[in-house]
This record gives sequence, structure tokens and C-alpha cells, in this order.
Amino acid sequence: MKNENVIEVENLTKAFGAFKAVNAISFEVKKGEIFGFLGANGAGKTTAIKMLIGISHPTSGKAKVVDFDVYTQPEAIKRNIGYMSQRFALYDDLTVQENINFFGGIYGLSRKAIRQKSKDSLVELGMHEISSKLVGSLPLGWKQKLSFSVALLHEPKIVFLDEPTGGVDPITRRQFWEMIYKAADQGTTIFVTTHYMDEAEYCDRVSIMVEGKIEALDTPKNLKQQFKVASMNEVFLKLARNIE
Ligand SMILES: Nc1ncnc2c1ncn2[C@@H]1O[C@H](COP(=O)(O)OP(=O)(O)OP(=O)(O)O)[C@@H](O)[C@H]1O
Repeated sequence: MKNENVIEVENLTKAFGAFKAVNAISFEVKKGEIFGFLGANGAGKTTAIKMLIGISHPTSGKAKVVDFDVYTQPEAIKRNIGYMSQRFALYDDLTVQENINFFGGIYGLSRKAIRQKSKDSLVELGMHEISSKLVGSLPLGWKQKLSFSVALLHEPKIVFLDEPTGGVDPITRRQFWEMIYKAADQGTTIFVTTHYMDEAEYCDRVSIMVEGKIEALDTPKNLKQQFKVASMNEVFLKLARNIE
């Protein structure tokens, strides 16, 4: 792949019968970039992500993720990426430490690596004093921050975040985004979907999907200029209105 692209997608399509949930999308994502993947409910974001993380076979088109082909090397992709969604937030009946140990083991980390990584993560999260608390007893925002740390345990090249901050309070969302910036600064590529338009402003580039197609893709600044509006929320509304 060229220019340190870590994702390259060309005409990627997923059809369910005659319906194209993802309809010939093309884009590239660079190393260390924070790439916002937006779209209204049902636009096709989750379907596209499932193809990129190697769990859904495309109908047609090309996609390479971390240099691996989604058709022929889905297992290599899974080893090199992290994934977190709003709906999956660790095991409530395990403690903070047990969750880290468990997922570290699944990712194939040595005991020594898990010990070191969990120490670092717990300090960063300010959770070392509550490491023996059950995750189920923590507020949602804490669970999501912990879940993000866990998705980074095996030092993936790309982390896919599918609505990671849904339902989380604004202060914790801000802290979550500080963690995202830090990971991106260290070279991890962030591929994130969100329904919060203030979060779209924090991304390096944003794509907006409408009914299976990418209708706009640029930096938040350029998109606002292109649509002659002051906020990403207005960009989003203009695109959504165009199709009505
Ligand atoms: N397995 C499937 N079989 C048939 N249709 C599907 C399947 N999976 C998704 N779809 C349809 O594809 C479209 C896109 O769904 P998708 O979940 O990708 O949207 P989304 O942009 O992620 O939406 P949301 O923000 O609600 O998660 C929807 O119309 C959905 O009903």
C-alpha cells in the first residue's frame, strides 16, 4: 500500500439479495489518522465495518486493511486490529483486572506483557484502586474507557470504534476522545463511527454515508466550506435532506 495507507477500499459492495447495503464505496485511511465514518441509521456503516474487520465477505470490490486482503487474509486482519462497539463492554461479572487478564490472554499476550500492560492502563485510566471491583458496578463511561484500553492491549495498528460513546455523559466523552488522540499520536489509526456531531469535528477526516454510498469525504473544515455552513451538524443535515 502507498503513502502509509492502512486501509484501501475500492468499490466495496455488500448486497443482501437485490438490496445494496454498501454500494461501491471507495476511500483510503492513513496511518495515525482519526477517520470519522458517519451516516444516519441504516446507512450501511456497520455492514462496511464488518467487511473491513474480516467477518463479512464482500459481494464485490476490493479492500485491504493493514496490508491484508479482506477476501483471502481475514484472520491476519483480526490479529492486527482492535474492535470496540457500544454494545460490547466487557464482562460485567468479572473484575476490572480479570477482564484485562482475560482479554490479554485471548489476544495471545504473555503473562508478563499482560502484567505490564494492565499496570500502565490502570494508571492511565485512574482505575488502579478499583481494579478488584466488578465491571458491572462501574458507570457506563468508565466501562467504555476500560473497553477501549482493552481493545488496544495487543497494540493493534487500527482500532475500529463503532459508536463507542453512545449514551456516555459529555465529560466522559471528552476524556474518551483524549484517549483517542493519545493512541493516534502513538501511530494507531482510529476508525470511528458516531452520532455526535461535535465528535465529527474532532476527526482528521470524515466520510458521510447516505443509503450505502459515501456522499462526502474530507476534513471537517473543508466539508463546512464545501457546504457553506458553520458546523458538521449542518453538513450532515444538508446531505440527509438532499435525499428526501
Ligand atoms: N444481514 C442482513 N440482511 C439483510 N439486510 C441487512 C443485513 N444487515 C444489515 N442489513 C440492512 O442493511 C442496511 C444497513 O445496515 P447497517 O447496520 O450497516 O447500518 P448502519 O449505518 O450501521 O446503521 P446504525 O447506525 O443503525 O447501526 C439496513 O437497511 C439494514 O436493515
